[in-house]
Amino acid sequence: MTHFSNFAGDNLAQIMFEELITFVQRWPQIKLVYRSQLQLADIYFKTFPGDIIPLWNLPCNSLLNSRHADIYSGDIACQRTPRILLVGPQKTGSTALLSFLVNLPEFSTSYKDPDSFEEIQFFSNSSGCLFGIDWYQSRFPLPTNTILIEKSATYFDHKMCPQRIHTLLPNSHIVIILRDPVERVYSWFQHQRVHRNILAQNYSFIDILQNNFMNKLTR
Ligand SMILES: Nc1ncnc2c1ncn2[C@@H]1O[C@H](COP(=O)(O)OS(=O)(=O)O)[C@@H](OP(=O)(O)O)[C@H]1O
Repeated sequence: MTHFSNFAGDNLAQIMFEELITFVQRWPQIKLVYRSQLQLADIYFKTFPGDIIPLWNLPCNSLLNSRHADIYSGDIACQRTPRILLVGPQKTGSTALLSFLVNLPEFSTSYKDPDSFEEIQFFSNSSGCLFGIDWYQSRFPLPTNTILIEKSATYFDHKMCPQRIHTLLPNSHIVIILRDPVERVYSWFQHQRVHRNILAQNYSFIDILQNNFMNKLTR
């Protein structure tokens, strides 16, 4: 409760604490102990390990209360987020589609990420999520009249992506490209060879298929 931002001065935290103190006063056998913030965090995340990776949201996403947007930091524009997500899957021509689109004046995309080649992969990378929303937004140019696109082909099959994307970018458009699965899987095999995957280097494509190694080529 205490780490929730008290959006729009709604007194919720204050009421909560008053009720809590009243409750404790009525039960004197309850032993009160002091724990520092770090100790509390430790207890909390041991109890709720699923909360370690934050689920990012933007106050401006709230349609219920426009005051949330009004009190949000002016340093970060809510519009500095993509409206279109090219989520892959990998080896379907997503790089080509992105380059076609950003050649048009209506679109722009994220800055190149030196750590992950050309993709941000924010939603499919738990440590990426820990960088935070400020980091994610800083990967995009400041809002202009262009429509922002992010392409991360790893979003397609990551189990947390739908929830993470829906929470942060509920109004975004998701683009999925389909390709003949056999051609795609061969392209993926070649991709893994280039990236020096040991199986892909030591076995032929046919061997990989016959020995059911394909799932070992995926990350
Ligand atoms: N216009 C168009 N139409 C159809 N296919 C195309 C097109 N442009 C690129 N490609 C082929 O797409 C493959 C690369 O896909 P991705 O860019 O999505 O790869 S990645 O996941 O981002 O690494 C890669 O496939 P392979 O050549 O079979 O490996 C590209 O040749």
